[in-house]
Amino acid sequence: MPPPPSPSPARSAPAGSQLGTVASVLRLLPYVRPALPRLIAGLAASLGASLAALAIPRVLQSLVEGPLATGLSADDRTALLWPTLAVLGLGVAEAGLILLRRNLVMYPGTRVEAVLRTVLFRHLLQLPPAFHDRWSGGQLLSRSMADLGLLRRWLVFGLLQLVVSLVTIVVGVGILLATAGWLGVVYLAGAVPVTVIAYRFSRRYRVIARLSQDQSGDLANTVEESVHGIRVLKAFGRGDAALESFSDQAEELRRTEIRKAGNQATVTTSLQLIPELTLAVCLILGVWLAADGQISVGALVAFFLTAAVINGPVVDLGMTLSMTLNARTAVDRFFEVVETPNPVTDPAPADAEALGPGDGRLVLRGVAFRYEDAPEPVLDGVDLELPAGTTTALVGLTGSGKSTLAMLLPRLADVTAGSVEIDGHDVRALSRHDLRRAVAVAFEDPTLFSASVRENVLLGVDDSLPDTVRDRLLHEAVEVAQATFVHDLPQGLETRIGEEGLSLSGGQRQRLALARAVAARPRVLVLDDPLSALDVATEEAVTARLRQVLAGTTTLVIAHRPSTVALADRVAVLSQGRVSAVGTHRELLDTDDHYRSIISSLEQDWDATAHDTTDPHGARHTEDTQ
Ligand SMILES: Nc1ncnc2c1ncn2[C@@H]1O[C@H](COP(=O)(O)OP(=O)(O)OP(=O)(O)O)[C@@H](O)[C@H]1O
Repeated sequence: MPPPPSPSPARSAPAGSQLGTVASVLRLLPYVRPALPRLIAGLAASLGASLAALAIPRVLQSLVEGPLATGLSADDRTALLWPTLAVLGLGVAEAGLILLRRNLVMYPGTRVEAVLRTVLFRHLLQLPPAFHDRWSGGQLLSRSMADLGLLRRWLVFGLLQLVVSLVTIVVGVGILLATAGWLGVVYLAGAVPVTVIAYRFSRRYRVIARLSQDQSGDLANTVEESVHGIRVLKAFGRGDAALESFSDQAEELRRTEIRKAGNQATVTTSLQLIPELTLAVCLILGVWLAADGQISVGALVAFFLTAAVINGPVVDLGMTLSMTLNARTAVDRFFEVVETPNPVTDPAPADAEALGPGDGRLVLRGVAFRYEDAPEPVLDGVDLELPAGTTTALVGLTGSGKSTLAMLLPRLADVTAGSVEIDGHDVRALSRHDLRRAVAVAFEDPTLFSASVRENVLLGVDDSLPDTVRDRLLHEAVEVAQATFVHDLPQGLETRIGEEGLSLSGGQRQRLALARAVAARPRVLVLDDPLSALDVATEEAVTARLRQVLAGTTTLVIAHRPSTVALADRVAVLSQGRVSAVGTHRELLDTDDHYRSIISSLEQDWDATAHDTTDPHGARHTEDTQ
């Protein structure tokens, strides 16, 4: 029974960074720098608001020690006016500064989030397919959406709140010490358990925060995989199993969230309780000191009012700390992707060779390739020359490394030994831009984008070409790929073809992907079995037109059908990581046992499927197209 989609540990995130929270978060500085002036202004506004709150008790102290202590005559109430106005003014200032802070930080917060998202996406686009084979889509999605949203909220609120809380506590405790001496020291003693609790909480919460964010990513992945594979799930009646698996994962995440909330509640309660207990001790001591005349009543009132102001930030520490730890996890998860080195890079500008005019001669010399983590190389000493303008079919048993070899030509991965040369240039000495203009690939699994037919087909065509030229390339490519069905779509070439082109049949998608490769007018065309969903007649028609239109284009066709092989000028046999024979189809049939056995197994495979019906556009019906 096929297992339902589930999180794959092999593709989930590596362990979090070993950096401390501050060092980890500081890595954001280059991205946050442009927003710093406004963030700092927002911080200043927050601090101003907090200081205004701390100043109110001092005004009340002067009131208690002044007019209230000396007594007020019935008609001499003006002494109350100034303190009242001062308290009112400070209150208004506090509210105004909080509003100002909101306005100041809103813009830079969203800006930083957008920049980080773009940086992440740009890096994802640059990383080679091998990276995307290892990482699940859900993990990348949750890192670029949920994590970065979390970071924005922390930047505009959590970070400022944390700094303001710490400053308020430090300044407030300073005022307490200055106002009430020993009483302040007693209050300060409460900082010891607060620090211990905050430290222990940080260590525990960091682990849970990481777990929760990783589990969210896995859950997103399950949704993505299930939606993507909805046809298979339905066809195999695995909907209920998928739901069960999803529910289990959702339940696991729920339990983690409860642990998170539980930890947060414990720390918040402790942080609430400790200052209250400390204040109770201070009250007993304060009353005794006041009765003994060692402290004025005004100072005692100011002490408790100030302590009340400090208590808020102390209690908030639980919330701001957890926000900070969530943000730190988000930063770690962001950098795990962004700091993944890209092994396929451009040469230094000074060393880059220009791909001048050429006819597309392709040479592979001693090419070896081993997948990361694979014990053995897939290719090990491939020597092959594709003369300019010829069509070579590459055949080999399944898993012999044909697609892997095709991937090396446009540098979707780099050889681990040997070299691939186009017109005398090692592909690694060319800029990837030049190389990918010269080499176009049509894959067996055709990926289309949710865009119009026109946009999909012209994907590899230079945007700067005049519209008339682009139009000509488009129409020609559609005709060569026998994709004229597009003219019957509701809006013809302007029809949006939906997510991944799933509204089209497999054969239709393949022909559009082929049209895309043809329209790019490459020097070297790699066809990784892109006609597998076509019937033989359509395949022949496509290949015949390809020969006319792409005369002079060097073509490598990965062939899984005898009919494809027969259309090529030459055939190369891939076996045990090497090219074991090269010749015409006829020559190899006569001389090469291995080739004969491959062709015979291809014929058997083909016979087994040849009785499938075809749709009017030549798409072979498969389970997915029904
Ligand atoms: N991303 C990957 N990581 C590790 N191993 C891989 C990866 N992709 C392919 N392989 C392995 O490399 C070998 C060659 O695969 P490849 O897809 O190149 O074969 P192929 O000849 O094109 O097969 P087929 O004819 O079935 O399409 C296989 O053993 C495969 O399991």
